[in-house]
Amino acid sequence: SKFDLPVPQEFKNLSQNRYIAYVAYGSNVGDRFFNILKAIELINSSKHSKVTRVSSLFQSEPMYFTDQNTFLNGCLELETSLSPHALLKFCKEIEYDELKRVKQFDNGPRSIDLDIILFKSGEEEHVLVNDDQLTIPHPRLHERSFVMEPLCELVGHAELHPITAEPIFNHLINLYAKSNAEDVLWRLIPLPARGGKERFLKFKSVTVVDEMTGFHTTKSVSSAYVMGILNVTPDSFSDGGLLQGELDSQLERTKQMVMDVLDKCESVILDVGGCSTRPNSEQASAAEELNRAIPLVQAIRSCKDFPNEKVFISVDTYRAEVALKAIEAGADIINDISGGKFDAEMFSLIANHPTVAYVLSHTRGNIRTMSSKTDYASTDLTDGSHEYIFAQDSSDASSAFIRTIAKETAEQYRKALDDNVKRWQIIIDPGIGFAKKSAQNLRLIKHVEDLKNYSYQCPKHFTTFRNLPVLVGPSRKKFIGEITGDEKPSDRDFATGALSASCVGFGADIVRVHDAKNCSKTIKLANALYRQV
Ligand SMILES: Nc1nc2ncc(COP(=O)(O)O)nc2c(=O)[nH]1
Ligand SMILES: Nc1nc2ncc(COP(=O)(O)O)nc2c(=O)[nH]1
Repeated sequence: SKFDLPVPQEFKNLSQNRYIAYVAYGSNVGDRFFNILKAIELINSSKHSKVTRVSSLFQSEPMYFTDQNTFLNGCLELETSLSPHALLKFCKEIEYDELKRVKQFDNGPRSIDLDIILFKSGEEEHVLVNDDQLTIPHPRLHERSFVMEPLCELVGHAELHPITAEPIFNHLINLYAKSNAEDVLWRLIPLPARGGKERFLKFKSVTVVDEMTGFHTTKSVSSAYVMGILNVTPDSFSDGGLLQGELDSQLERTKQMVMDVLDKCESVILDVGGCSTRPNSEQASAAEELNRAIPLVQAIRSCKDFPNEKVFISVDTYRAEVALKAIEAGADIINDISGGKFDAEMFSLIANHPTVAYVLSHTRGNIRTMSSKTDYASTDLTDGSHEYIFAQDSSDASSAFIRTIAKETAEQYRKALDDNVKRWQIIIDPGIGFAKKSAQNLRLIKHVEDLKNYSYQCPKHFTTFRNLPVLVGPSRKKFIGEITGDEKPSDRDFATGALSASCVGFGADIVRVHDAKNCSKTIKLANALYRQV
């Protein structure tokens, strides 16, 4: 392709060398998210560069020239054999030749902007450039939250700015401490466009910095979403599939749930499950699961009463084959209680659908054995690795229990990223009731926010949960009944309503409930109480 630029002379003998570049992207014209996906594809289709990692996706208010559309921003890590100037030329060709950027004026609207932020000739050596064409590191890096926030997800908290010799993450925290630079950022989870419209789940958090100690922690400030459970387990002794009558009544039930929740909240996530995942429950076959869940997903998707920008469909499955059929039927989210542990094909399937979201939950063992795997003794760190826990009260947050949950979830998350799942697809879930005893479930709920403030640095890579939304599923679970004395799960809805409000107070971004009608009220109340946006 015309992008296949000749390897510059000075790199001829180094062409086996791979250079690492960090490129910030921004788009606020046209189909913004499509432009970003296209830019990544064009880089990957070259012979000299490959995108190795991608940050979360952000929406940001325009800086400098404010009278323009909001931007989608993020950061790419790429490996290249190009010199900095050749990489700049390559980026310009993508912007202008491929994505038809029309530069009206400085800081003006653009279909895509690819800025080289950092350029390294190896793990440690930064390459500095300062001429009339190109300045590396980017001269305005330290004033741009929409660049530093995504960049820090890739380079880690310890990466020093090559000029100031200060960690870039510190520049970001200082920027937040002295400006509203974080207020302008939303974290986005992209979902499949429908009706030609971009669709996102949106989350906003703020980093609170303690002036005295410099300690900082991040907390959610945007409204939590309601996820209503639609467990589709047929009553009759059919072949495990839904009889037409049952499908009609399921659809009526869904319409009622959508109406109830949208009467209170901006949007609703429907979680369709064709196979119960309660510990020790009998597992339906994949065929039964498909026969139950897929017809309902299709019926919901083709129902005109449900506005696409307010009604999101999740399918609760740990099977890749069910997830694929669910996505083809119109699911926006795959909700996997096993965090990819039960089906080795799941991550690559999710990676093939970069606009489908994925709930990565913590669990241990399998449906039959998980209840016995509740010993969270301290996990020693392997040599050279380091954990960051920016917690409010670091006492219990840094306990072996919380750290072990975070670390085990981070290991699964790392595997997902290694299978090319994008960060922007991931929602994490601590797995309430999965390989946890009752008292542990209560502690877990209290430390939801600390999960988001957990990062794990080991010699080979850096993983952070910063900027990832957290989903919790406390509804009707046994630990509630043990406290309230309600033997029957369906008698636990009142307590679940109260607990859902507490989950929002402790930082949950999505709460998964059976009684969506009443919980949408308690969650709405909790949003008013605990969330500013
Ligand atoms: N929110 C937001 N605001 C912006 N303002 C100006 C520029 C111009 O950037 P340049 O100096 O690299 O051309 N880019 C953005 C952007 O990407 N996001
Ligand atoms: N993400 C997520 N999904 C889940 N699916 C099923 C159950 C089991 O509860 P149910 O069988 O009552 O739905 N719990 C969760 C949960 O806690 N989180």
